[in-house]
Amino acid sequence: MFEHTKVAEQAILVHLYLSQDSASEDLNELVMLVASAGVQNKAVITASRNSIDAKFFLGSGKAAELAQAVAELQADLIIFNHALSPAQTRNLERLCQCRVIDRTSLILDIFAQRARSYEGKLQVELAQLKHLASRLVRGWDNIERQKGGIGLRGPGETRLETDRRLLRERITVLKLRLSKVSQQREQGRKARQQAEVPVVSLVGYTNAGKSTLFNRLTQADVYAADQLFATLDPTLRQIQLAEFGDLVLADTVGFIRHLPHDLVAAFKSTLQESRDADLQLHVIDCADERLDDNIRQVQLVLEEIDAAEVPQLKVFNKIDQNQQPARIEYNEQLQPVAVWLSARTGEGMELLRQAIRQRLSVDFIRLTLILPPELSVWRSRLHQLCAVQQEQFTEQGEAVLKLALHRTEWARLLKQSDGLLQNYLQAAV
Ligand SMILES: Nc1nc2c(ncn2[C@@H]2O[C@H](COP(=O)(O)OP(=O)(O)OP(=O)(O)O)[C@@H](O)[C@H]2O)c(=O)[nH]1
Ligand SMILES: [Mg+2]
Repeated sequence: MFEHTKVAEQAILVHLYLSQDSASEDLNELVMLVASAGVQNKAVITASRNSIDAKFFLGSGKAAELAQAVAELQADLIIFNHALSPAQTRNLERLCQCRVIDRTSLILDIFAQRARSYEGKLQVELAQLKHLASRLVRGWDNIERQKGGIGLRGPGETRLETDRRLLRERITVLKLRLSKVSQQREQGRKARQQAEVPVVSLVGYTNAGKSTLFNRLTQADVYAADQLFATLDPTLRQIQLAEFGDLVLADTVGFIRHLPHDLVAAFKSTLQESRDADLQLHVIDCADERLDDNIRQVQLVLEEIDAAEVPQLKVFNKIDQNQQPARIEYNEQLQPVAVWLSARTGEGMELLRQAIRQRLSVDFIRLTLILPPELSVWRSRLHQLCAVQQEQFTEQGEAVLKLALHRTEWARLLKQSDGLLQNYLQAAV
């Protein structure tokens, strides 16, 4: 659907050190993003400022310097490592006679290049259109736009941006299609739950090594690369874990700090696998100097998609890079909470399998509930959750339900019923 431009675009990167900006963007990360988008980095211009200039974001002196650099280096594109207002974008484009995009457009473009599945493409297009809708006032003319290129792939080619009404209609269509696809996804998910196969999902910062680990565990051949957002579409595989049995492993899109909000929303259904997983493997690049912040950023996104409650096992990956020993860390209840390993060399993989086994066996519980007819609401609720393995009725009309469900799910039900369900548990034999 998206043509890659033949000749790499030549870009000038702009990064500002803002003194009172606590969440300053990382310049290295921008450089990685640019490379991942297939754009050539011609020069990096940085500046320190106390405040943002209303007209150009940069001061006017720096802006002139930027315009000069564009002319000298014959750049086709300026990429700001910040969010620009539509007016700032327009002013910079006029001054530099060159297209200007921000970090969000760049990320969206990488997503557009990577999306393979129908659902992924719909999600990216939706996010792009929403981003576009917020900046319809921009002044760069459509001739440039038709040529395509970074920040312009996808909806840019259809010139939808010229008409707000069309844009809205398209957004409605996309949302409708997406909801259909997510219904299908939901059915697949239900079927998996019914089959009682626990789902283990891989989450983590982009480039942490999720796909490499996925491949190790499944002996599959999922695209892993030293690129940001190498994976976009979720991939599911069923694997066998010795002494445990089947489980489904899900590889997912990586997270990044300041992930555009619309994008998070657009990917909510894809990330559903993470939310409904029985266990999350939070993969962390332990050789990354920003490891603590990366962990925090992932946690923030997990909260945003309501997946922060899922039991989590931290996987500190890439120990080959800083010569750490492979090991497991346990909490006070002797549950494994973290594993140090290298997905590349395979060191520590057996420890991970052991930890997953332990966590899943502890977190997955089986109960028998004997419910009187007047509590049939809870019976249907349990059916809805696909937690019922077997059902029989006594002569008194009580339903004897054999349940298999996740510990947190059970805890949630108990809370919702104000502890009522506890009274109907069959005493353990
Ligand atoms: N040294 C080392 N490199 C690793 C290890 N695991 C993964 N890598 C490298 O890290 C890079 C990113 O790996 P991926 O598996 O694509 O990472 P990801 O988390 O799936 O990334 P995205 O899909 O982009 O979010 C690749 O170059 C891998 O070869 C490891 O244990 N040690
Ligand atoms: Mg990946």
